[in-house]
Amino acid sequence: PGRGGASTGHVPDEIKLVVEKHVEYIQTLDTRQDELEYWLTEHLRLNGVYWGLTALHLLGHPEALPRLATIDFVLSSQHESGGFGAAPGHDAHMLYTVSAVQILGTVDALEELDRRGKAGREKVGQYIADLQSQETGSFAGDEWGETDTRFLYGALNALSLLHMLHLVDIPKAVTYIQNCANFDGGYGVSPGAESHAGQIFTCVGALAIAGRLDLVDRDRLGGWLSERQLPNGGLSGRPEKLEDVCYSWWVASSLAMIDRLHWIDRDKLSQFILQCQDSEKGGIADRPGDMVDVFHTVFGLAGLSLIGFPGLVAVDPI
Ligand SMILES: COc1ccc(S(=O)(=O)N2Cc3cc(C#N)ccc3N(Cc3cncn3C)C[C@H]2Cc2ccccc2)cc1
Ligand SMILES: [Zn+2]
Repeated sequence: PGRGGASTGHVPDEIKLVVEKHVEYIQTLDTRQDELEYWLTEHLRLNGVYWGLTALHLLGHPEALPRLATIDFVLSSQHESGGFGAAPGHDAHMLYTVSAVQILGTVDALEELDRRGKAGREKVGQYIADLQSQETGSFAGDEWGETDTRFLYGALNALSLLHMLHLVDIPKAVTYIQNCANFDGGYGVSPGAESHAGQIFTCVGALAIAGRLDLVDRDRLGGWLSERQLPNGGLSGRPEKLEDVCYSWWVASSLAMIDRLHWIDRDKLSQFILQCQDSEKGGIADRPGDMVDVFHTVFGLAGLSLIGFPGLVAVDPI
């Protein structure tokens, strides 16, 4: 597709990715203990560390976070059960256990669990496996039993990083995902729920890890996902919803997993994401002009990396 203004030949001046500013933004996140926001987000601290660390790796600056302090923080959030809480003293939950495994895997420190964790790798795998429901095949977030395909995907992601997928019933999990499939080719949070890009990512990612992408109707799902792109180049999560940078990842990675990424306009998507970055202080927001945060920064960068934006480290769509 043309780069706009074809008639006058005027190419809008390209917005640059301010790599160094994004690195600084991530590095200062942990130092803002004087701000109320820092404490209000303690309940997702371990997720935040994963998002920040991944953003730095995508930017080609893995050394920008102190490796040993990061490992120590992760280990300090572990319980004897093998599970991890969002921060020291918080209850263990699937979401933070997955982030802990992803962080330790990213910095090649999974064996630290066996050396000085409150529980070794085997016990972490068992904590995750014990959250699978025997009758439905889906996964709960913790002992209180709430299920969500986010937990199913996270379980398969973390267990594959631990090489422990044999601990769970994969066929039963696949059957659960199939029960969440809708006639539009998408997937919802539970059987009968409407298709949503975030849930589609979790279901397609889980099927990919299970080696069962043959169950996906690629053209029908690819059609639904490509319709998420709006005139401004951004992607939305559902029909009639507004564009949001984090959907750059949920939609684009799902398209990449089913080999339909070329069904969206990647130039327009990258321009949209660049319009959402704060070029003074660094960071990326959900929409142009909004407050930046670490979540939209990592998923904006991951989306750019996926569509081949120059200068970013490659990312695995799964
Ligand atoms: C600022 O209010 C919030 C609201 C919710 C949450 S959350 O439940 O922890 N979570 C993660 C999240 C983190 C940040 C950051 N930093 C910002 C938002 C955001 N959302 C909310 C959001 C993003 N796009 C639009 N919306 C409304 C997703 C949500 C759920 C989610 C978690 C993990 C993976 C995927 C999705 C955190 C902050
Ligand atoms: Zn968002």
